[in-house]
Amino acid sequence: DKPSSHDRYLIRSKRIITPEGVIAGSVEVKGGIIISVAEGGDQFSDYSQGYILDYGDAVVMPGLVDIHVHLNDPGRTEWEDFTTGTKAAAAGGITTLIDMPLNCFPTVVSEETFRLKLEAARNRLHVDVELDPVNLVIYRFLGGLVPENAFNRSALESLLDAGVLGLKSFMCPSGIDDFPMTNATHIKEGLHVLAKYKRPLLVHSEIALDSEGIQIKRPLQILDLTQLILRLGHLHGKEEAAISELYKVAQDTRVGGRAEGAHLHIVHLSDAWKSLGIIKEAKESGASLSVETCPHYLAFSAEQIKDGDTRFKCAPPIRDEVNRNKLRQALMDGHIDLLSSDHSPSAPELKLFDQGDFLRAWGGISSLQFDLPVTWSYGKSFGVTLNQLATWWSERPAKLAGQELKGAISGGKHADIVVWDPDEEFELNENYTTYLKHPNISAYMGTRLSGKVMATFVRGNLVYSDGKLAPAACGVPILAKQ
Ligand SMILES: NC(=O)N[C@H]1NC(=O)NC1=O
Ligand SMILES: [Zn+2]
Ligand SMILES: [Zn+2]
Repeated sequence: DKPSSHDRYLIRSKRIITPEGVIAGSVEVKGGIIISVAEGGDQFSDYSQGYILDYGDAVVMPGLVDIHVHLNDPGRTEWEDFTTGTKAAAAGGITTLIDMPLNCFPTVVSEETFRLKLEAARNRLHVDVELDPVNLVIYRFLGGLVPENAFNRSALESLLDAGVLGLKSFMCPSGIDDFPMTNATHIKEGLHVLAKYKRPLLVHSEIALDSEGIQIKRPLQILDLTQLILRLGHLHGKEEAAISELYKVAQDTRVGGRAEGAHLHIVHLSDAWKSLGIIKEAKESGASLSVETCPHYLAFSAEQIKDGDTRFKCAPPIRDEVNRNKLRQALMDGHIDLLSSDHSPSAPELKLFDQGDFLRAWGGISSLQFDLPVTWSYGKSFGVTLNQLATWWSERPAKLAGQELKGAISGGKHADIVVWDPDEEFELNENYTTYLKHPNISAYMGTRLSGKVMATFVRGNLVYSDGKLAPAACGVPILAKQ
């Protein structure tokens, strides 16, 4: 009796976020698809084709498409796994998540290792795809571009043929032994293969610089470790150097270029100084390029981080307040295309809370379930609108991932919808129901947020409502179309 993909129903609200703007009206869903979006309500006054769900003045928005999530399954399920990650996503209004090829073991760098990933997903989700499961969240996957496969076209092709929707690579050590870093030449080759598939390459754009390397070692005696990391946070060179290199390889993606059809996406930009200018220039040069940032770079500044609070350790680092404000402005000015979480949890022990050791602690921010309230809570202070949320969190990531049926509330799209109350405030404390495996490692714990998710629909199925998940917590692994 819960709305499901078999049903026909109306979702009504005074605030429906559509590509054309905010409307008061109704969204009609049938067979998991949005069949119409209508302003006003008169035409439905005697709706007899189905039932009506009236959400009053709650916001009805496309579900979030989080294109940058590390679920660590298989192999490091004690960090996070498909079940906990999926539940957290559903409770957070995220209807599609794209799982990164690393932090799981083995990493997804070949067709064989991708098969292991899919098998883990199927096992842990207990989904029989033939049986029309209740879809909690739709998974998609990226494969890894590493030195070992970069010059092996047939290996990359078999990975892409197996259905990964794009590739991911690192320009610096990834922190994971079986996911080595790539240089510009590897990236060039990867883009060349991706061109045929018209799929993107997502790049962690930082290069280890000697001068900064020296600074990591030298001031240890003088400075407290946290202070040191915060200092490093002021240095923008690592991102800038990587993005300068990407500027050059991105030229291949221009019309008529060697990798025309491929797309380069810079993940988690933190530097709001020169890197932004280089990205802008690359776009103007005709390169097929986009960039994301993450809520933690918009929310936090290095000055606010308490000594030894390694929940905030991430790469690139959280920088100073001036940088944070410039980054916010760049997002508002349209120089950053979209948002993602880079949800990268670990086992709590690896955060080394007792030592507060910023140099050795695992780098990664845990945030998945809080994507929406966090972006809204901090974003509204600098003028973010509901339509911008839908653009950055749904429309553009869906497009980047090649998901043309997702990312908007409009006729013909999948009924992937989040209903939420932007005005409801809550304390994110131990009494708050979190589905993440280790909520205590999240940098957002202990904050007061606004924006409460009331209901999440995935392809017409109500998977989360009123603080409760649908009983069958599962998802569907979906592969890139051939
Ligand atoms: N391996 C991994 O997840 N690294 C992530 N963590 C982080 O803070 N930045 C990253 O790229
Ligand atoms: Zn990264
Ligand atoms: Zn990441």
